[in-house]
Amino acid sequence: MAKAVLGVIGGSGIYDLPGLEDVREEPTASPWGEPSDIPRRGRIGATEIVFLARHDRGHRLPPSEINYRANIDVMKRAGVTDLVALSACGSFREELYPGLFVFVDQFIDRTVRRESTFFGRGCVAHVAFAHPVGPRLAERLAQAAAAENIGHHKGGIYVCMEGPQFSTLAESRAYKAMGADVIGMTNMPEAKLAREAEITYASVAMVTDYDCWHEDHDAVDVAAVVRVLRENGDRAQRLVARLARDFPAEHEACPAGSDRALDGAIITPPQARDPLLLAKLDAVAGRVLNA
Ligand SMILES: CSC[C@H]1O[C@H](OP(=O)(O)O)[C@H](O)[C@@H]1O
Ligand SMILES: Nc1ncnc2[nH]cnc12
Repeated sequence: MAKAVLGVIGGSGIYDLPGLEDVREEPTASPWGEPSDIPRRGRIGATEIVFLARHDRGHRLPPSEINYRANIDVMKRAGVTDLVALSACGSFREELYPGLFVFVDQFIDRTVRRESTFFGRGCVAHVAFAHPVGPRLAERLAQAAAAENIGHHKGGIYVCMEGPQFSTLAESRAYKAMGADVIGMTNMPEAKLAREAEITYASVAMVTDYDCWHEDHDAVDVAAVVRVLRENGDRAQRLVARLARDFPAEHEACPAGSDRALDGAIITPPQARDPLLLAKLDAVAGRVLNA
């Protein structure tokens, strides 16, 4: 198995990882364009960590303008095997209160204008995605949260909306009726692309608000969201530090097959593949294309 490298994508309110030691910036070119920020490599204990600020350091990028492909590609080039996504979210359940961390295990993709695959004309691939989160990585997160006394909930459905506007009341009620537990704007296509790149993915959905379905709460207000986010930030940092301290040196095989997702997934036969696309796929699909 490969050496484990932990990737961390920081969402709203999380633009650096204060516990990271020996930090160095690693500008990385990607054939998929500009990543959100320069990846920062460091370590916590013996675990190597690569951190990327999803919205850039000054929160310059709205959810729809994040280059998710470049972000995942640079993580892959950095050797990341396991990726933790830190994300703010609204809640559809009374018991999932602001401040709680939800280790979601399912997604509903409601995004409409994002590039959501590395593959396409000249190299077609269909990866399995029934289980989008690495169960072992999610369990390690839950153990780290328990060890740090961080209120958390295991499992949940995250609906990803396009944004940047928050939901209407009708949409909020519809998502709740659909069975969604939390809502955000960024985990899709991030999780899909991580799967295509054979990186094990887990999301920490940090509840900041009750969206707008809840009769006792007003419409979502970004200032209030940011206040809760600041409080969540310290907990997120402790969570990652504990996860890293207890992380295995070697990547653990993913029971959901995320680290072998491309086995048998590429349908286009070698002679029909487009060399230009293959060149762009050198990092994400290198394991199978160079086999
Ligand atoms: C600042 S509230 C809305 C914003 O926050 C979340 O971002 P992230 O997932 O990167 O933490 C949400 O998805 C929206 O993009
Ligand atoms: N209610 C909400 N809807 C979508 N994204 C969010 N991020 C934080 N709160 C949110």
